[in-house]
Amino acid sequence: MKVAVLGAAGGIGQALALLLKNRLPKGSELALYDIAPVTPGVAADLSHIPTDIKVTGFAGEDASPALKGADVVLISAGVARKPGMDRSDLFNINAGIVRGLIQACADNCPQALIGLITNPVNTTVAIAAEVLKKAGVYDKRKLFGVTTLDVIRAEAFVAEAKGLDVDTVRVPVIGGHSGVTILPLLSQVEGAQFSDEEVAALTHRIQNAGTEVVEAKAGGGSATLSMGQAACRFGLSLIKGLEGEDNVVECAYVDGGSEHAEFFAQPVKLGKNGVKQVLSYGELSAFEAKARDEMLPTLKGDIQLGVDFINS
Ligand SMILES: NC(=O)c1ccc[n+]([C@@H]2O[C@H](COP(=O)([O-])OP(=O)(O)OC[C@H]3O[C@@H](n4cnc5c(N)ncnc54)[C@H](O)[C@@H]3O)[C@@H](O)[C@H]2O)c1
Ligand SMILES: O=C(O)C[C@H](O)C(=O)O
Repeated sequence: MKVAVLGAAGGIGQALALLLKNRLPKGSELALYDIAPVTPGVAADLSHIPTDIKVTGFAGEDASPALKGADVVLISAGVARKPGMDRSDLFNINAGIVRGLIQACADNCPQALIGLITNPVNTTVAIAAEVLKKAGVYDKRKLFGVTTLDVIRAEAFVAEAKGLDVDTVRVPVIGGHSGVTILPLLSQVEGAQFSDEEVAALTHRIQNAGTEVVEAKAGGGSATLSMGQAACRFGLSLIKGLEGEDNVVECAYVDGGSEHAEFFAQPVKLGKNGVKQVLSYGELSAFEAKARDEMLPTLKGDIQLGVDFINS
């Protein structure tokens, strides 16, 4: 199994690469790419950890050596927020970066599963889909916006608030990955009851957890360590699916035929070709159904921005 991380010298990329070096299946290859010249050094550093995973590192303008033969590509290349910014403020810089890197994926590893972390995810995934369509290699089962950070945050906050076992608590999060488009389904948490006030407060905290970190880092960037953990969980699930493991389910932002929007985050079962089955997100509470309906204009606008970026 070959996994490529693009943006590997950054805050997320380095945390993710460290986790993958320790947790990928034995015999895997981990290829790191970033425009930053330090990248081969990051690979050299990681290669001194005694696990049976070969690490290579590539810097500069050409991602091809990292991408050739890749089964999974995880992309966190791009700029991060500073206090006072929305994720959408990153569009101007990150849209072009994602366009270039997805074109490189289309050229070098058109069969790979691609997990996009770069913000604004609601829009960058639409950009990626349009680039892949133009290249004639789009397979909607293989493109994912990584929303796992919302899921692990929801699990952490719910377990803490309700005294549940954090290893077993499960909280689906649907919609997208920004503000009101992040919708945790607290009504589906097993073994916990929430008052209306608790639902409102927890939902608000999960939706604004990224901003919580951005403000606490005071200009030093956004979530990197928790995102590294989330991307590692998601990447390992992609690999389990590729290896034929049964019943691998994650929430992800996909082109899954949703009645709500062209891309929508919901639970998906993963398999040998990426998404094996798009799962229903189940019954919603009245609060959740209203929040889902109210997010849709924002989500659709974010998606359209990405489509227009490539096509007009
Ligand atoms: N999906 C999520 O839940 C989530 C969570 C946290 C952060 N993010 C996003 O992830 C992105 C990265 O965050 P970070 O904290 O790692 O930022 P960072 O600045 O620490 O790292 C970004 C890296 O991307 C590299 N880069 C820039 N342009 C590139 C290009 N064209 N090709 C290859 N590499 C390139 C930079 O050299 C840098 O090393 C941001 O857009 C951030 O908003 C998403
Ligand atoms: O909030 C950000 O800008 C980064 C990321 O999307 C997050 O949710 O932490």
